[in-house]
Amino acid sequence: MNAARIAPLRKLVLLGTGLIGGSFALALKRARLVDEVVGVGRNQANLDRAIELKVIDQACLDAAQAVQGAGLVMLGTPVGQMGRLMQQIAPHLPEDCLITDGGSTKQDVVALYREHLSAHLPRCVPGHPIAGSDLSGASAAQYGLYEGRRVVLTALPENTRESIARVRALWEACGAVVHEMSAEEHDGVFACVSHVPHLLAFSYMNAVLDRRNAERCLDFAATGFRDFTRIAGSHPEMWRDITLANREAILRDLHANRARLEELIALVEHADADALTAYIDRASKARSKWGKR
Ligand SMILES: NC(=O)C1=CN([C@@H]2O[C@H](COP(=O)(O)OP(=O)(O)OC[C@H]3O[C@@H](n4cnc5c(N)ncnc54)[C@H](O)[C@@H]3O)[C@@H](O)[C@H]2O)C=CC1
Ligand SMILES: O=C(O)C(=O)Cc1ccc(O)cc1
Repeated sequence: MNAARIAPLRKLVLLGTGLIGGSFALALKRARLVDEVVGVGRNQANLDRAIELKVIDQACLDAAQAVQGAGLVMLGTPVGQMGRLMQQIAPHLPEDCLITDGGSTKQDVVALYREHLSAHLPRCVPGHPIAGSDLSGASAAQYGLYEGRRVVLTALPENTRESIARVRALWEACGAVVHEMSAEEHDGVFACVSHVPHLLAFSYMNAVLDRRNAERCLDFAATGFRDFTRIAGSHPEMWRDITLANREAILRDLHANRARLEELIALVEHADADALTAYIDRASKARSKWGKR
């Protein structure tokens, strides 16, 4: 299915009108694949801004009311909010409505679909766009966010082929490249390349703040520090929820990282130049190679 062949959605409902949902809506509007976008939120000022920026056409504080007549519901809140929203909309969802989400963790969200939307499972297609930033809210939404970026779908065995094809086609119309994997594999991979790096950035930033001369250090910090800690500026609620949702995989990787850090401390303590070179060289070569991909 390509954009030219997908029927436009009569009504897209964003449960959570922020960076991820808002950018999805903007891209679908640009592709002329949606007639009306209704944004649900818990913060009127953010919804007002979303209307002003033409991210949404209508705002609504009541999820149950908003989903009436919807063709697609996109959950774009922190993952810790998704269960209660699913519960609220379940009795009001049109029978043919597709449901998807942009949550950064997938096993927990799959469990929530099963718990709250069991009657709708054929049309609940979990997703995760691998694109975003440390910015949040409707004013961070942008048309091209998903252009050339990956989206992972962790389809359910209950999904109809048509539902998967339709969600895939909508993401492709946003310019994304869609991959499918199991929710379990997804959570292991993203603990490694997203969740733990964010937590290490938070941790390092806190360690800097613990210093008596923190301000002085920050005054002299350069681009290496900027690159390394950019993601420490990310949204606290979102990252708390991701951490709690993917605790097991994250803990495994944090422990592995502690072992690596202890190894590094020992190399520094012993002033072991050859081993230090090998330690740095391995990482440096791998990072350079990855950067060229
Ligand atoms: N920020 C990023 O780079 C990425 C985020 N994600 C995931 O996408 C989801 C959304 O993240 P963002 O768009 O970045 O967050 P955001 O903070 O920009 O937007 C979330 C919106 O949901 C609203 N909200 C929260 N609880 C709500 C509730 N109970 N009812 C209605 N609205 C509610 C918030 O007020 C906010 O406007 C999260 O699950 C996150 O893990 C996925 C990929 C990238
Ligand atoms: O800010 C960045 O560079 C990110 O890594 C954005 C991001 C955050 C969470 C995700 O689940 C996916 C992408």
